[in-house]
Amino acid sequence: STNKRKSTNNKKVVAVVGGGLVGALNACFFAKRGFQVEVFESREDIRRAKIVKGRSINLALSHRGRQALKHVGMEDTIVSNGIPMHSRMIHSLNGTQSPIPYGKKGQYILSVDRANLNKELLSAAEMYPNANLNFAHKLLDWNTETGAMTFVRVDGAKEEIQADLIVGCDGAFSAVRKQFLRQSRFNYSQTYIPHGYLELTMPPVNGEFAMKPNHLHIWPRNTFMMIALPNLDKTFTCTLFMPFDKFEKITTGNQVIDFFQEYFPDAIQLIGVDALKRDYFRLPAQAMVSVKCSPYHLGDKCVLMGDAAHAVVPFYGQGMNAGFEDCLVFNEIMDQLNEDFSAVLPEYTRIRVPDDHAIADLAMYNYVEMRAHVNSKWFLFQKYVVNFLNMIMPRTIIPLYTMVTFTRMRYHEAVKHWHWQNKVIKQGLFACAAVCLSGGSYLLLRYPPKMLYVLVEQLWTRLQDPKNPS
Ligand SMILES: Cc1cc2nc3c(=O)[nH]c(=O)nc-3n(C[C@H](O)[C@H](O)[C@H](O)COP(=O)(O)OP(=O)(O)OC[C@H]3O[C@@H](n4cnc5c(N)ncnc54)[C@H](O)[C@@H]3O)c2cc1C
Ligand SMILES: COc1ccc2c(c1)CN(c1nc(C(=O)N(C)c3cc(Cl)c(F)cc3C(=O)O)c(Cl)s1)C2
Repeated sequence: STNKRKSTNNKKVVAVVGGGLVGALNACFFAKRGFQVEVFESREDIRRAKIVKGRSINLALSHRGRQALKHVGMEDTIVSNGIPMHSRMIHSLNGTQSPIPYGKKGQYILSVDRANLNKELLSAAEMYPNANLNFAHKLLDWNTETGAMTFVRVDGAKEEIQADLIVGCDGAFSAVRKQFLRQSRFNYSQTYIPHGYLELTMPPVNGEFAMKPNHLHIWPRNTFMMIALPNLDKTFTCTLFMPFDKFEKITTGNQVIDFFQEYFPDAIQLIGVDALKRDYFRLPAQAMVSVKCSPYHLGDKCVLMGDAAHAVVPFYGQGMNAGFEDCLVFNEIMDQLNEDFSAVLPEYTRIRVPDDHAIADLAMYNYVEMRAHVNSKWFLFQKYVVNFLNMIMPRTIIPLYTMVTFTRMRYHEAVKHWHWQNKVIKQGLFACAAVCLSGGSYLLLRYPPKMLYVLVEQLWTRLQDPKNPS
C-alpha cells in the first residue's frame, strides 16, 4: 500500500532514511524548517535497546560538527556530555608520555559517546511536532520517477511510502545509493584498507581515570597504532589499528600479551592482562572502507549525506564532523535558493563534492603517512616544526590539522593552502640551506682554514671573557 505520510501543513514531506548520527541531525534541520519529516531507521529504537556492539564507542567531535549542532540548538547539550581533549599524549615505546597541544587555549576537541549522541539527536528530532521516527523500517529500494520507497518490516511485511524528498543518511553501505549506481554518469569508488580495528576498554584505577583524561592518547607504531579516548564513566576506549593479517596471526591470549609487551607495554597493566585476553577476542576486528561518489543528488528527488555519500577512514577524526557539516551546508544552500529542491540539490553537489572528496583523500593520506613512518619521534618532530613555523608566521603557516579541526575553511581549500605552504617551507628551507652553503664556502675561500681557526679562537675567547680586548 502506497501511503503518503500526511503533512500537517502544506509543506513537503522529507523522508530521512537512516536514523544514525547524520540522519537524526538532518531530521532536526528539516523539521526546524517546518517540513513534515519522516525518519526511517532499520534498527529498533536504540534509546530502548541495549549497547550497540561493533561500532566505535566514542568519537572526537570538533569545530565543524559543533557548528552544525549549534544551528539546531544541540551544541551545549552535547558538549556538556563530552570530555575536552586539549592535547595529544604520545606514548613512546619506553613508556614516556609527551603531550602535544592541539593549539591555543580554547582549541580542544571533545570525546563524545556515540550511542548517547545518537539518542540525544533522535530525541531532539522527536520534539518537533512535524517529525516522526519510524524504527524497524529497512529501505529495500526506491523509485526514481515517483519517489516511492519500499520498506521491509521485521515480520517481512513490505510497506510503500511516498515522499517529496528522500535524504539518504543510511551509512557506508547505503541502500538509497543503490539506485544511484543504476544511473549513467554516476561515479563511485570504494576502497577497503588492509587495516582493521578492535576496541578495548581501559578501566578506572581506584575510581579514577587510569591515564590523564583530557588527552587523545596515541601509541604510534608505524604499521600498528592504538589510540584512547576518555569516557564519562572514567574508562578509556582504546582502538587498536592493525593489518588484518596480523590480527589473524594472534590467536591465543598469550600471543596477545606478547604482542602488547612488544609494542604497547605500558598499556598492559592499564587495560589488565585478563581483560586484554578476554576483550581482544570479544569481537572480530572491524573493516574500514573509504567510499567516494558523485553526484550526491538524483534529479530533485534524492540527496545523499554523511557516510552514505562519503565514508572516510577514521584517520582524521572527521567522518561524523564532515557528515554534520553536510547538513549545515545543505541548510545554507536551502536559505540561498529558498528551498527550491530542483536548484538546491545540484548546487549542493557542486559545492560539497570537492570538499568531501578532499577530506576522504586527507584521511587516506594520513593513514598511509601514519602507517609508513610515523612513530613517536617523527610524530613529535613533525608537530614541533610546524607548530614552530606557525608561531613565527601565524597567518601563513597553519598546521593542516588546525584548518581541518578548528575552522570551517572548506576542506578542499585547506588542502590547497597546505600544498602551497609545503612548497613555501620547502623553498624556504632550500633557500637558507643555499645561503649557509654559499656563506660557508665564501668564508672558507676568503679566510683559509688556518686564518679561520684563529678567527674562531678569537671569537671563542671573546665569548668567554667579553671584557678582555685581545
Ligand atoms: C573506528 C572509527 C572511529 C571513528 N572516529 C570518528 C571520530 O573520532 N570523529 C568523527 O567525526 N567520525 C569518526 N568516525 C566516523 C563516524 O563514525 C561516521 O562518519 C558516522 O557514524 C557517519 O554517520 P552516518 O549517520 O552518516 O552513518 P551511520 O552512523 O552508519 O548511520 C547510518 C544509519 O542508517 C541505518 N541504516 C542503514 N541501512 C539502512 C536501510 N537500508 N534502511 C534504513 N536504515 C538504514 C543504520 O542502522 C544507521 O543507524 C569513526 C568511524 C570509525 C569506524
Ligand atoms: C575513535 O576512533 C578514532 C580513530 C581515529 C581518530 C580519532 C578517533 C580521532 N582522531 C583525530 N585525529 C586528529 C588529527 O587531526 N590527526 C592528524 C590525527 C590523526 C591520528 Cl590517526 C591520530 F592518531 C592523531 C591525530 C591528532 O592530530 O591528534 C584529530 Cl585533531 S582527532 C583520529
